[in-house]
Amino acid sequence: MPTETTERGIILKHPSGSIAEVLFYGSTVISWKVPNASGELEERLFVSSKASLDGSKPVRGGIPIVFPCFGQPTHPDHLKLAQHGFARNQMWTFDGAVMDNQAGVCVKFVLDPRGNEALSAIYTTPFKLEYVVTLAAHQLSTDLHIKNPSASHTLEFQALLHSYIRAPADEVTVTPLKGLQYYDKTETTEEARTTPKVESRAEVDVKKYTDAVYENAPMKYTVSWPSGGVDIKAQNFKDVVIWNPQEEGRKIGDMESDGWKNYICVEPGYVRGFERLAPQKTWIYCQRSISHTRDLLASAERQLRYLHDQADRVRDLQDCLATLSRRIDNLAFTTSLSPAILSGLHARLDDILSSPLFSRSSTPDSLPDLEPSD
Ligand SMILES: O=P(O)(O)OC[C@H]1O[C@@H](O)[C@H](O)[C@@H](O)[C@@H]1O
Repeated sequence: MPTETTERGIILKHPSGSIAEVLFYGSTVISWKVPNASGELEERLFVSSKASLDGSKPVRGGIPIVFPCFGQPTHPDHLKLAQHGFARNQMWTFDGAVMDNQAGVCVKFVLDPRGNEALSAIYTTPFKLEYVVTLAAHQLSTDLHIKNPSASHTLEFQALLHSYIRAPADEVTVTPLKGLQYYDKTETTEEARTTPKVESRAEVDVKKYTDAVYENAPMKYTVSWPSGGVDIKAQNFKDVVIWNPQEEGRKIGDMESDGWKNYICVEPGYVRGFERLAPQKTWIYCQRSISHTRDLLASAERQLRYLHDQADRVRDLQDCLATLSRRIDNLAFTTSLSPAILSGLHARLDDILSSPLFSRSSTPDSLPDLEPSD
């Protein structure tokens, strides 16, 4: 079965072997496993071993959804909300499988505040959220649909996908952020935190405490470390937050003491200023996480190797046929085979040898060099 329903959520399974798990709580993706070069499954997301997965608090890891405010609330509509809003700590409704084929396994979750008294007590602005998660061979798509059902009120919000990517924090880098303006939340004064800096590094690392909000970012990022990587493509999420608390992480109650060493948060979002969604409109914010081309290259290389083996077999067969042709000639010489039978046999062999299967040009002589493509 491409999807499996458990007590806590939905498990997606793609024919390639990749697997993802999404909790009903917060619609939080807590696992995304992809086959690596040798075909074994590798986890691409980090979840703290101390994270609560029982719905008692937002998950420390995976991809929590931040809505309608990022950080502490500042907008008048959000003042009763906790840090990062409420989407990550509500139970969402599973709305079924949207697609299930070779291209992807896709499921939808909905958060509708109607009838949710606890939520209505802290947030009265009409909204509806849909979250569409699609798993393909090497790709996980997480698309947030934000709807404004009001006939008159403009919905003002921030939104972000707080992706914890499993990676060695002392080796991982993110590109291309050079030249972007960013706000450094690790600064100790409000003035310094609100004064923009310009990123000078070609490759941004998190070797020191990092909490940076890049605005008007390229919406296309490469996260690399020596043994792997993830490419992230975003749509409509114009900003990106890079976060790793380093030793500060020890103060986080649901993080194991060295947990910060095993991830980088790369969080596409709309967090500088507020998005304004007109009545009756819907905006869709997308994130595509693509397990690094290295994995794709490994799988392409496996397929090429297979084709190459097949080509070798075709050549062996071709040599056998040539030997057969010579034997027919010898046979004709040593026996009195009639010229008609002989030419019939040769014609048959020529037909086989001239078929596209045996055309030399159709079989590669060597493996082509594979370069990562865009
Ligand atoms: O502890 P929380 O609420 O999950 O937030 C974790 C971090 O989330 C990041 O997005 C913020 O930039 C950080 O400032 C924050 O510390």
